[in-house]
Amino acid sequence: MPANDKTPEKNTRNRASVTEQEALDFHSQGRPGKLEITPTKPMATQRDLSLAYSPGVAVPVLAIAADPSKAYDYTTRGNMVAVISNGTAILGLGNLGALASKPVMEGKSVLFKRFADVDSIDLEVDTENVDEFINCVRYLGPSFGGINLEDIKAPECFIIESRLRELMDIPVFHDDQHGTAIIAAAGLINALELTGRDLKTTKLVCNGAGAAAIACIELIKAMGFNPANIILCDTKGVIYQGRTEGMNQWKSAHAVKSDSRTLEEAMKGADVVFGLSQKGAFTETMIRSMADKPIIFAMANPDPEITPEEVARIRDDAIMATGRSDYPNQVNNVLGFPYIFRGALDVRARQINDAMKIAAAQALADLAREDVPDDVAAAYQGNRPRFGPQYIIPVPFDPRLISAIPVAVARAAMESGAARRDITDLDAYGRELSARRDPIAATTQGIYDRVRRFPKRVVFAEAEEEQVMRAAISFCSQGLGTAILLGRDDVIRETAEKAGIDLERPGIEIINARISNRVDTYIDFLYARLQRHGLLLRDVQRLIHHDRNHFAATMVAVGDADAMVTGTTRNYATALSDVRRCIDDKPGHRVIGVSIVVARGRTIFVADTAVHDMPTAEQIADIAVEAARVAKRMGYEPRVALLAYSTFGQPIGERSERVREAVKILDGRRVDFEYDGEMGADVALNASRMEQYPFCRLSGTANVLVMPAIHSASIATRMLQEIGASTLIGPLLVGLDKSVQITQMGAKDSEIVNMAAIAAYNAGS
Ligand SMILES: NC(=O)C1=CN([C@@H]2O[C@H](COP(=O)(O)OP(=O)(O)OC[C@H]3O[C@@H](n4cnc5c(N)ncnc54)[C@H](OP(=O)(O)O)[C@@H]3O)[C@@H](O)[C@H]2O)C=CC1
Ligand SMILES: CC(=O)C(=O)O
Ligand SMILES: [Mg+2]
Repeated sequence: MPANDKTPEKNTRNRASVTEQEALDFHSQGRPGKLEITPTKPMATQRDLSLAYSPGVAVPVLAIAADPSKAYDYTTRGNMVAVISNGTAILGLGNLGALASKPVMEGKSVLFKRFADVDSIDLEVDTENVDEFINCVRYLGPSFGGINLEDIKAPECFIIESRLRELMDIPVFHDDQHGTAIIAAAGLINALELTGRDLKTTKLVCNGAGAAAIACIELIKAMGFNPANIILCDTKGVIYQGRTEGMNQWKSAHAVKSDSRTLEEAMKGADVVFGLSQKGAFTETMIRSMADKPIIFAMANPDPEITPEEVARIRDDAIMATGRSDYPNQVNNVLGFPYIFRGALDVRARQINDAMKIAAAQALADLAREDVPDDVAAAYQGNRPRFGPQYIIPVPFDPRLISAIPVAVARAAMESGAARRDITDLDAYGRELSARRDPIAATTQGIYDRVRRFPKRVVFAEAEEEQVMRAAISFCSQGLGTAILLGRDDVIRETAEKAGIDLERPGIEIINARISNRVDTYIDFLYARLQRHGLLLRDVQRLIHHDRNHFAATMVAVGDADAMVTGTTRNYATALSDVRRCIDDKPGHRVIGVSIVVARGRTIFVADTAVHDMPTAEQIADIAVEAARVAKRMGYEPRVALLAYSTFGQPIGERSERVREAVKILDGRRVDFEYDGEMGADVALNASRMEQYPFCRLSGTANVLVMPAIHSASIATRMLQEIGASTLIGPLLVGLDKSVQITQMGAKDSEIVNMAAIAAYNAGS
């Protein structure tokens, strides 16, 4: 469990810590756990039921009975993987049992979906008996296209995997072995290149002789590493030829002639060390004794054998990697398993063989050497990494992984005879894969990472509310900056105490508007703005003293804070009008709200969802320009549809006329994005409906929808959210001269912290 950090890590870029409470809340909030199952077919009518179930379902049953390969056409099998564990080696936490492993297995299932659109279910098998475990799994073959074994300890895992591979005709892949080996090999290939070492002469020590370690050693030997140059250690020290204590056949296979008996002795002069053992297993003395430019992969989870900060204190010539996402160079099997299975499933592979593993490792290594293009840079902490000691391997959020690795795996499967189906056009396959994964994940990650690099002072205007306080704490503990809590000191502290929230931490400031020494400055500023807009000095004094939105927005306006977040206790329109009294529109921009709808792998920007009630044609054109800018900044090539209830003139009506007029206005402005309209939402979002209008200028379905009026925008987005069909982010407020975000009333702490991160991001670097 990550530490309940009260002190932010100072030495490491990109360091995000989570508290134990945050981790528990994340798992318990809403529907407990991280997964749910939803149908892919409509179940609305009697006819649907007749097709999905009896009598219709009998038809595919008979088709599959006659030809088993039809299961891939008529069932979920071809895209479904089981993540199976007995909990005997949960991360580096040890044998904590099947039930305790469930959060990790659910996590792996979610990652399959998130990164590679592979459907997955976790299965926890409550036995440590090898035969019982094998018997349980072997009969599950018809349900799945592949089996991902996870967190099963050595040596049982070796027997389990090899027997299941013989018994089943689908890929059986123990991720801790091969997933880890593939990623470690990829990182090693690049680290050797950077330090000018040759595979054949490099000396490597591997601490840990379990599932992950043995597989890593086997893979790098298969790639040409000299077996005599590898020393394996376990809890009893060096595994040398002739050792008898704590041995098994898998360790024996890698025993070498060596005079070293301890890890400390073995590491003297070593070029590379792999840690696949336990937290804290490497000491400073060991690291100091390694060769020049040592390569240190401390891969134990959740805490490495030694931290990058500890290594940096001792020497500055090391290439350092860990299994964690909050340090550079994450060597973790998450980079592999989703994509390896994607490729294997798409060719209906019988197994994942060595050729497929090596192809995956090479593809991963190659990717880190390529230049990072613009649309990928967002995934990289807001900067553009260059192949080097701090970047030997892509990050899991790199959107290129989805096309690079499965293609390499599928090609190797076909060439090595493991595929049951050929993909003839691998380029087209790569393009299709890119469309399968959505860049919003990389984008939101990019927003957080960038803010961590350039932390901001964000004022939380409604800080007396418990959920706002929680969001502020999370903002700080994620390293996003300083959270200014605006409110009455005594009320904030009392509420915090009742809710068990600890406000005594770096990065939290409480400001009470009534006693702030900046009050006069704010009053002067606001009075100068509003005196010719009907407000007397005493009105402005009242606003600054009693209204937190005015106080907070003025703080941001005069530069005492970088950004603000509000909206939890007041409706959007009121909060927005408070803010606009204090902050101007950005010159050349129009203030609008853009909501981001993420559903079924698609991301759609919808505008204006916050400001213009019934926009004129000119305003609709402006909204299109502003919304396209937002989409571009988030890494999308905008395809803007101006929506109406009619499509290209049918049926005619006054409201549609305004939208048609807006299209003409855009024609006159020569904008640099694709747009067209007026059209219905069905035409905008459905390729075959769009084909009926061959003259439509959009090159594909729209990803930016400009609504004809706020009511349609608001109704559509909220309906989608409430029905549960999508995730809704926003509305993001854009077009103001300073950075402000307004949440929905009653927003949860996670939503508020997201908005605060976006506000901080928009405040710039
Ligand atoms: N970054 C990544 O992607 C991955 C990291 N890992 C990490 O690797 C570690 C091992 O996992 P896994 O192989 O699945 O587990 P196993 O239970 O199969 O193996 C654990 C091995 O570590 C050895 N070991 C434990 N503590 C020490 C120590 N202090 N010094 C030397 N050796 C030690 C054990 O020795 P003995 O044989 O004597 O008991 C055993 O050989 C975990 O921390 C896990 O989180 C695992 C998979 C992926
Ligand atoms: C990453 C992983 O699978 C592990 O640490 O066990
Ligand atoms: Mg694991």
